[in-house]
Amino acid sequence: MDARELLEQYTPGDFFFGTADRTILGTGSVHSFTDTDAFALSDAVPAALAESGSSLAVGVLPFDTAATAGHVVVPRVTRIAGPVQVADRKPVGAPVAVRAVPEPVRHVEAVARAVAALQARGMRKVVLARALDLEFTEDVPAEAILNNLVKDKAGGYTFAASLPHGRQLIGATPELLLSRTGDQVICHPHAGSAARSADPVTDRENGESLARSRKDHIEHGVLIDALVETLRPFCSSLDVPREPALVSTPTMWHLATRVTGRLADRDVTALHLAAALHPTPAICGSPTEAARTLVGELEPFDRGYYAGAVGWMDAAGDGEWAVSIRCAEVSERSLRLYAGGGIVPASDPKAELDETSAKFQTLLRAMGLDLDL
Ligand SMILES: C=C(O[C@H]1C=CC=C(C(=O)O)[C@@H]1O)C(=O)O
Repeated sequence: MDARELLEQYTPGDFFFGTADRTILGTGSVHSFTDTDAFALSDAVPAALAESGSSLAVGVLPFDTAATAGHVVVPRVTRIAGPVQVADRKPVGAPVAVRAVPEPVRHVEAVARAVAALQARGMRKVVLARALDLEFTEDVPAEAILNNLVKDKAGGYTFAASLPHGRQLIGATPELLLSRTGDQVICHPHAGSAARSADPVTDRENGESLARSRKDHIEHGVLIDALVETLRPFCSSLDVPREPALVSTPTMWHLATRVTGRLADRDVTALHLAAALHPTPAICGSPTEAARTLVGELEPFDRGYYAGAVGWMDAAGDGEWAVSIRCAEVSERSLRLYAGGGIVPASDPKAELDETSAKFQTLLRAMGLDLDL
């Protein structure tokens, strides 16, 4: 099966997951699980796969797994092909209304309050997000946006997943929460960011200054400490590079560390590991509970499935779960985009606003939009 055909056959309600290795299209559903206990979802999948004879279960975890249900489906038909590429962009109409939630100036204030709270509460990091609501006169063309994310090679993991109540989550994230292949586990946590630039000299400087930035290395270190602490009990060996690498998407530079390990117990599935690792300080903070509380105090919206996880698992327990960032929730004629950034005591509120504006570009480019944020 040609990977491009899978992309062309995607319609809202399907599950699409495109990576450097493979393209997955899941259509229909023979089993569907919705649960606020992510471990229970993981436990339900093997029996459902065995009963249906299907190859994969696919789905999404929300940011707040206790408040919003994770959603895992065994598709009626799952088709898998090699990596997908497309030659042409598809048109996406312009929105009739754009609203920032909160107003940019309020996000700057929230970041300043977050910095003060980190110090007052003895916390190391919190990730604060903001949203953009776009309204259209017709149904949002999810197929076209997905096509354009693939065309742009916008992130390593391009996805579209159906959510409860007929909504879709669409995006392209660079960040792998975890993959499991046999007893090998890979995580690719990202934290520390700078915007790309159309000017090659500025672009290189932006990357180089991120690679040298003390504040960004601290932000990254908090993430690696927490991830390794959670992962270590599951592994007989773990390889953690001492320094992060500078990586990029078409719109962002990041610091990222590729962590690899061997599972001590092969019965631990990919979705179980995803449930254990989520939420990492790439999207929540440290300590986790204090950060989740602070996010609830400072963000004027529910994150839904932004800053959760999206991916698949097979009957052997292998799978791949990406962090659901650089994404939007689509509902009929409206679309909500999200972007967040890690705040540490040394963060500058205005720079954090600019960072979220840069992160919105993944989706905005795919929609052909040049908005003044
Ligand atoms: C939370 C987001 O990005 C995370 C991933 C990479 C770099 C990040 C940062 O530098 O703040 C964030 O931790 C987002 O894109 O909404």
